[in-house]
Amino acid sequence: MTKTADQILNNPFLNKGTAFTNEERHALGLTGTLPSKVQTIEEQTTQAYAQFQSKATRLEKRIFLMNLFNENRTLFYHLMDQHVVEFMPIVYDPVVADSIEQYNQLFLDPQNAAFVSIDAPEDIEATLKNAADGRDIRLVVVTDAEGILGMGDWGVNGVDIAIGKLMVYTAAAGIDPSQVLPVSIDAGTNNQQLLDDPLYLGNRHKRVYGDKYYDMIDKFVEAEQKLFPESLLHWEDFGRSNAQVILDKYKDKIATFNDDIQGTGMVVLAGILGALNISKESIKDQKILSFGAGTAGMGIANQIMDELMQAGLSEEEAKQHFYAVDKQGLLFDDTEDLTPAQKAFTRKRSEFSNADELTNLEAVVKAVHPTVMIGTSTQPGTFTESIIKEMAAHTDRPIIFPLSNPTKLAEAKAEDLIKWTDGRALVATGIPADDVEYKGVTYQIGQGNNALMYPGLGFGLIASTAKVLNNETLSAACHALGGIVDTDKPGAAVLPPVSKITEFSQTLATVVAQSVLDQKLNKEPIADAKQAVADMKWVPEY
Ligand SMILES: NC(=O)c1ccc[n+]([C@@H]2O[C@H](COP(=O)([O-])OP(=O)(O)OC[C@H]3O[C@@H](n4cnc5c(N)ncnc54)[C@H](O)[C@@H]3O)[C@@H](O)[C@H]2O)c1
Ligand SMILES: O=C(O)C[C@H](O)C(=O)O
Ligand SMILES: [Mn+2]
Repeated sequence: MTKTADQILNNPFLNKGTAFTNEERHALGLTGTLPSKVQTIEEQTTQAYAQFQSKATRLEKRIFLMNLFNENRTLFYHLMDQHVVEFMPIVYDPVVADSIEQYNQLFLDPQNAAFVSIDAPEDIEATLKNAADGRDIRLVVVTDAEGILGMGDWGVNGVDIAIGKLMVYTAAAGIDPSQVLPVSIDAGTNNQQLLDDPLYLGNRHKRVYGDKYYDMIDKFVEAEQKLFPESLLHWEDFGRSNAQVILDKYKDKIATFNDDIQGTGMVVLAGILGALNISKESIKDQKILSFGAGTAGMGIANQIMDELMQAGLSEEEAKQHFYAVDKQGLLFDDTEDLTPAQKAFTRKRSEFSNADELTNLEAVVKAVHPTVMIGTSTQPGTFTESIIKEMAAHTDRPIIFPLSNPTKLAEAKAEDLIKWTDGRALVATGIPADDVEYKGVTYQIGQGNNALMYPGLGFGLIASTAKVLNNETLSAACHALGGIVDTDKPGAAVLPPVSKITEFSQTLATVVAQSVLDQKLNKEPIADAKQAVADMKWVPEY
């Protein structure tokens, strides 16, 4: 069916704005609908960047970019390609957090997302179909927004994280933006501020749990697989009680992963491997303390556990390397209210003379002397000077990753960690951190954010038409970034810089695709992993 001028100019997947050539204007019925000058994409990009720079605040910059995204995807990604380090924190974490908190007030456009409602399960298939609008969807990012970053329940507002994650996929790995679908699952919200807000745009009732919720998830997965059989399904920011349950239910049946569990596990293991490259230590000699033993904390522990077992340790031996600390303090086998994931990482009270006192981080650090400390607790400032100094007194190169997002929730600032340890700490943070100058050395801080991993992981799975994602592929991906970091330079980061994200996402995607092919887990015949990844890469040009 031929589209009208209006339908073309208002479709972000088709629109080129002033860059439509005269031939295209004639052929498409656009004659006279645009000013006469035909611009190049470079001219448009320069003009758009100048406008971006004129915006005073980061939120205004974001709104400008989102408008451009809604108007013209190719131009948006052409621009982002040139400014990826500058744009990442604006379209993604941390500024995405502000847009989620203010979603109702700022609402402009549904941004081609699908809005699934628990109150209308019979509409799920139509919802996905309408939002996809005939596009060949290969990647779905879905959130129910119960655990948005560390900010808790944000109901339908959370759709912005699905959109933000997909923007990073295209910018980093090159997935065609017309082949992606962000999905909001609106299961209600327990956020009273939203329920009381007359502007709230989601279902105005408490969050639904249990059978009704899982039935709806089942219907969603069924419709998603039926409509988009070649797609990868990425789960984001589900609550602690559902995330692992959902992953376990589908992970052996379809191409799927949970970013907070697996993507985070990957980036942390890659960061630890990078840190150990610098300190020339072995992973087998590390004592790992997870502070915040939730979705991310336990995903990280499982990924490191897998690594230790590959290094030759038995499951029992590997477990001895972990100390999980949550609200209750150090988790013991008799601690109440353990989650299923936590149960695998508990300790015995008999191991400690003062077990009953190990109810806070400081006491645990004193008793355990960890060499690696990972924060996924959502509790800001909890890696205090005295805790860090205590840790650093017992290890030469403490590995410290305060990963809670957004900025206001981080367990510590990179700069403080470097100072408190006199430059010895090997640090990665959840959001981008500036270099730290300390005693004549420039310390680069790795961004321990799953955004370094999930675009390459997902792209490799899609390009190789993977049936499922298993531990072998995850492990191969964790090792793929080794060698990219210059570990001999004083102050070197433990992870590669975001400025190289497009480069290493390709490397990662190729390693992932190769692993899929090696295990014969591909749905379609594929001769060469590298070629399949290169062929799939979309380039933002008209
Ligand atoms: N950098 C990254 O790539 C990345 C990835 C995933 C999650 N995160 C961050 O990690 C944090 C947790 O995310 P999640 O998905 O695991 O959430 P979650 O709710 O599943 O886990 C948080 C855990 O912290 C625990 N906790 C709360 N208060 C605590 C306290 N005072 N002391 C100790 N533990 C406490 C909770 O009981 C829970 O088990 C968030 O801030 C999120 O942004 C970062
Ligand atoms: O979204 C991010 O920045 C990382 C992670 O998925 C999180 O939930 O914090
Ligand atoms: Mn997340």
